[in-house]
Amino acid sequence: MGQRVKEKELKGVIPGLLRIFSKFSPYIHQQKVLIICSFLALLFETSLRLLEPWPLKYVFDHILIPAHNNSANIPNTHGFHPVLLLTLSAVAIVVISGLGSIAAYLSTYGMSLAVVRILSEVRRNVFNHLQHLSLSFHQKSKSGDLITRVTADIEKMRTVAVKTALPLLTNIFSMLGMLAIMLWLNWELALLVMAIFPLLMLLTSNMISRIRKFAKKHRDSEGVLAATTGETIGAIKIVQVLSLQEMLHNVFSAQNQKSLDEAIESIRLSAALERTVQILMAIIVAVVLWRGSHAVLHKELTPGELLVFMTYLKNAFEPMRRLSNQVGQIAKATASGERVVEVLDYEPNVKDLPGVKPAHPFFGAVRFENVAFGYDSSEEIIKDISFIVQPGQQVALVGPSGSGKSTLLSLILRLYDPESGRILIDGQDIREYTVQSLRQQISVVLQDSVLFAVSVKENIAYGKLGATDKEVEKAARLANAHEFIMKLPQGYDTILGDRGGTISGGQRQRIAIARAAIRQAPIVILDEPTTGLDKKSEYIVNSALAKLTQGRTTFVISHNLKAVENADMILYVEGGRILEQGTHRELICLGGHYATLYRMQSVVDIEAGDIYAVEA
Ligand SMILES: Nc1ncnc2c1ncn2[C@@H]1O[C@H](COP(=O)(O)OP(=O)(O)OP(=O)(O)O)[C@@H](O)[C@H]1O
Repeated sequence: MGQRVKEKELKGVIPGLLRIFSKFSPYIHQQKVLIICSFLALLFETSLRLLEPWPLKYVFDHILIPAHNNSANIPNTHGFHPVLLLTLSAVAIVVISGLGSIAAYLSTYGMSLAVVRILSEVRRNVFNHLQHLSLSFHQKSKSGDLITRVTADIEKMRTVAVKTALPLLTNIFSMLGMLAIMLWLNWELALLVMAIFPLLMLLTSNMISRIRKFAKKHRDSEGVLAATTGETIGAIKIVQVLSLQEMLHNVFSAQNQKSLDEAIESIRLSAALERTVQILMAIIVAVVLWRGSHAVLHKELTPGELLVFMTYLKNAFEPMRRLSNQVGQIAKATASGERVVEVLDYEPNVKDLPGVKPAHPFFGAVRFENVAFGYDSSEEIIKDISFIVQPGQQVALVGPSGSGKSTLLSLILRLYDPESGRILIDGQDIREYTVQSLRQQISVVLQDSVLFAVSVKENIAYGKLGATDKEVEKAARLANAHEFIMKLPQGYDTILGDRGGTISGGQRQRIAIARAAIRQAPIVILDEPTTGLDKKSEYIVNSALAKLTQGRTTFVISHNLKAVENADMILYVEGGRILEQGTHRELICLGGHYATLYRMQSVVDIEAGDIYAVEA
């Protein structure tokens, strides 16, 4: 593990960038016209930048210096009057600068537009990809960290691409152009400058890789911070009930300090890098001035050409000084980009097999054939399970906690795929249907139904996208929810709190039942839907559930055996196996585990009834 981390840290910025570019290439391809046009504008801008010192050279070499050497007689250059040439040179400076600005505007605007479009497409895809990643991935990931990858990491890439990478690209092109012209003017002097660049790169590369390492650590720490915050706020009720505030505050403080230390280290390294480059650049300028002046004195170079040389160096100096900072920023953005690519690289475990078709409307016949499954390969949670359910039958799953009942039902929904064996609906393996068409025909009500922070109407309509108001109300009436919804401040338009926190548990369940009912799905899964409700709420929810499940193949998990004794088939599950199977009457006659559990519950119920009677 340690070795793997080390290897990851050693990877440089360039391989990271290549990975990001290859992953984003489909989105880059979509913007190719805009990118090519902006690139041409950038090349034009670069050429104009290179032209900038040339009017000055012309004025020095052909007007000022000859005039200075021969002050009595102003020379007539190329048959034109010097004042005319001076005016033309001055106009040329303005024209070159003006055209250069227009080209810079077009290239910056075009490239920025392309970057923004590419990254918004990436963000859309990361979000979509996350939604399709298997439950097993999400159960292992920290939600806050994933949120940071979709938001802050992509934002970092956008800012750096627009504000840093584009100017850097322009600078690299102008520096290459400057070097070519310097070589043409005086190759010896140009080679001197070029010899110093590799030294500069060598000295800075180590620092750059350290900056990238700390930036990646810092972004990961930010992800951990976001995860802790998200987890704490998401579970604020239990945090307050258990008085965990101080403990969590300490955990957060330690993580915050770690993140701060890493941020400071990366800032310190960036600043050190910038200063190193500044000193090296000053040495280059001094050497070129010294050697260039010698060349002028030996008539190997004109003073105007030395002026062009020095102007190029000065022009290159600023970008070079900023280069270190820019590369540092790019290293940070690369770390962010790699975090985004990491998410995109995850393959969903459950996905449509090639060539599968959407399912036909189900009759609801379900068959398990020697199904086995484990969350990790070392331990089987479901072991060789087989049973057959006819359309419209009510099946109850009972048994001790942790015996695998919920896991078994999650296999019907393809939240996970079995390791061996198969599950058939209407005689066909469920892996031969598209995942979406399978899930669309199954309604689910869980123990603690999660509602969204949108209106009651939208929450119900999420069960069937595009449902009409009439359908929503019909489902709510079936779920015994219409009356209480009408009493809410804005009725069906009332916006619920986060996770439906502003209404009671029983009300939440009834909205969840309405959401399940609106689907009119042929198969219904109920995973302890009345647990935690008081007797009155339980009664109302149960009567809604009876209407929901009528005539549909239903799987219900319940710890209350009395609630499921009328089921067509009861499966007693223990240790991931079906130990007993039959109707209530058959299982009682069998006198096995189910009968024992039923008797125990009856005794507890009678005792509880006595207690209630005494209290009453
Ligand atoms: N996402 C998961 N990753 C790893 N193990 C899991 C996961 N979910 C459940 N398990 C384990 O699988 C086993 C079966 O869990 P499951 O929730 O299916 O049991 P259950 O019979 O429905 O329990 P209960 O009646 O308490 O809801 C348990 O040992 C549980 O710890």
